[in-house]
Amino acid sequence: MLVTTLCYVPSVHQNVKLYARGITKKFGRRTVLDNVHLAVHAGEITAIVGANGCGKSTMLRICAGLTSPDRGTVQVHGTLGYCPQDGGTVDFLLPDEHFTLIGAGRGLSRRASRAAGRAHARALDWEPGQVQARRLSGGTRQKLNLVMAGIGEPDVLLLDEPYQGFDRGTYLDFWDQLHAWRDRGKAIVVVTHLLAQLDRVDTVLDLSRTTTPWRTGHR
Ligand SMILES: Nc1ncnc2c1ncn2[C@@H]1O[C@H](COP(=O)(O)OP(=O)(O)OP(=O)(O)O)[C@@H](O)[C@H]1O
Repeated sequence: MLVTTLCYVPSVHQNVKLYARGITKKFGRRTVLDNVHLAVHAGEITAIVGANGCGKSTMLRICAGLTSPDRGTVQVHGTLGYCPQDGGTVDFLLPDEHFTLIGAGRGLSRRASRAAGRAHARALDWEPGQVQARRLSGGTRQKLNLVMAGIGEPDVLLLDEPYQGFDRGTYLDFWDQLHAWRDRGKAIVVVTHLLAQLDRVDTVLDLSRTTTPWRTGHR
């Protein structure tokens, strides 16, 4: 999990919180992303979909500032929370200590960080206890990752298949949480393989087929 503020820019269009333009990325001789565009507004959920290896995680990492594109620019208007596909937790820290660590980066007190983390955890039907991250189940570790991404109410949330290992109930809680964030004006990008869920999002970027998002007509 990473929480960072990339750059503050004048918004390119009204309410655009994340604007990635002309993103091109090669690994060796292979072009993984070729002139990809993505604009996500406040109060909008975009799904990035596509076949294994088509560049979904790479696109998200570029948007998070963790990988440099060969060409193109990313503008983030506000603060950003990132939930990686895996990793992101610290083995010997308790959930509360993770919340405090992330909260400190957001300027929150220890108490406020813990309260925010616990409130997000409850929304996923999870009561964090005094258990080190290495002892949590895979699904619970992923809950911890997701909770950390939301601490401090970032304006932009980048979520890379964040529901892996969730049971059905938590999976439904996860979508409720996403919609609650959307209703609070957050711009959300979620990488997903579950095409059946696309009616829950506003725009879709299918990296197997196109370099620009299309609108689902959901709203
Ligand atoms: N750091 C790297 N060095 C070399 N190749 C990389 C690197 N990161 C990713 N790749 C390659 O780039 C391609 C896209 O990887 P990426 O993880 O973005 O795909 P993805 O669409 O998220 O895949 P999946 O659906 O399996 O999660 C893959 O072929 C991968 O092997």
